[in-house]
Amino acid sequence: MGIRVGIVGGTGYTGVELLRLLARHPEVELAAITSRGDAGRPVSDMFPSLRGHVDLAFSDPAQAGLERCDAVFFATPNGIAMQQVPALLDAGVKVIDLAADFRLKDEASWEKWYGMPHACPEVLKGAVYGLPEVNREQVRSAQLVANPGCYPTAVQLGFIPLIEAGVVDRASLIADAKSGVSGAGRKAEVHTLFAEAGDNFKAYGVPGHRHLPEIRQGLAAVAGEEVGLTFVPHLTPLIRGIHATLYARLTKDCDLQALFENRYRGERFVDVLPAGSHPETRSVRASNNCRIAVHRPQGGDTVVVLSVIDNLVKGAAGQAVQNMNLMFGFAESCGLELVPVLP
Ligand SMILES: NC(=O)C1=CN([C@@H]2O[C@H](COP(=O)(O)OP(=O)(O)OC[C@H]3O[C@@H](n4cnc5c(N)ncnc54)[C@H](OP(=O)(O)O)[C@@H]3O)[C@@H](O)[C@H]2O)C=CC1
Ligand SMILES: CC(=O)N[C@@H](CCC(=O)OP(=O)(O)O)C(=O)O
Repeated sequence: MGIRVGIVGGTGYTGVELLRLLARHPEVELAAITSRGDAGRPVSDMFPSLRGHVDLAFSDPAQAGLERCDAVFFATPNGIAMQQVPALLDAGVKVIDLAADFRLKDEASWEKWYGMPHACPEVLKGAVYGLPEVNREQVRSAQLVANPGCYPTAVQLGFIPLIEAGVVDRASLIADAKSGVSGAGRKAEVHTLFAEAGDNFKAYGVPGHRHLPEIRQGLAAVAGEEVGLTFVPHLTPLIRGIHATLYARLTKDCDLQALFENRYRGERFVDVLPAGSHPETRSVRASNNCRIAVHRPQGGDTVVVLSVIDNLVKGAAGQAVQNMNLMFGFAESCGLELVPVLP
């Protein structure tokens, strides 16, 4: 018998990815998986990939008995978890929110970027931003973890060694990032239809994407001062994967390869590739890895960092399980020793 785990939003892409990971987790007993529209339907009926692994049916969120769980994951759209989390915290439940409800520390900023008032601003202060490579010790003792966004995970992991070492101009960072369509979720939206997104490539959110304040907040915490960032996301005809190409102006000469290798030595889920490498999204597909390469083209003063993750794993469900492992004192990689899928 492991810890009792509930998932709110089990019919979405991050929900089914959580199920894939937790079904094989030796310390977890799946207790409740919610859906409003499909309550009563066997999970494996909707997701045949889980036949023989998950034998529960979806339950209605109001009747799921979430307050009797040890841990609850919210894999719901932004603005849902904040309505239910205070009651779960009062009941002693540990919560990991895959949405953005608790990521931004500043209530006014959250309201500006997410376009709704925050339902429990008093809870924001106590939430820990769950990027274990930065906040591991705080995550261990947290009752509420805000799981980072997918782009913010790839971008922050790529910039952090440079920012921490103070070797780049922090006022002029550039992140050019591409995501597969599963990043937009499973709900029907025209721009993610096969005939719209297939054989097509486009930028979006250039005037300001809601991940901009999240990345700036995370990098500023590491830098100890505000950072200047231009962030341009793109939609690519991939199913899974984020590729972030990051640019920064070098202000101090240093061995960039050694800097990255030293920063991530011992980090199970961040792999610094040999000098001259070009990481591919398929090298992390279905795994919790972030693979990074650092370049200094032509020996000039521009550093280029390439960072790839699977948006549904290190960018969402895998990182959420990594955080759960830390919160409950399990081995950090428990249930996450996943070999990427090729081709
Ligand atoms: N996709 C990705 O790569 C990433 C997603 N995220 C974040 O994770 C969260 C989930 O994303 P994703 O799985 O893609 O989204 P989906 O749209 O695929 O799934 C959303 C889920 O939430 C449930 N849901 C919707 N409204 C409510 C509600 N009012 N109450 C309870 N449940 C509700 C839906 O189930 P039902 O309608 O059956 O109740 C569904 O299971 C989002 O906040 C997203 O921003 C974070 C990082 C990466
Ligand atoms: C390709 C695509 O549409 N990606 C989503 C971001 C992924 C995500 O879900 O981010 P949050 O967790 O912060 O909501 C977008 O740009 O809105």
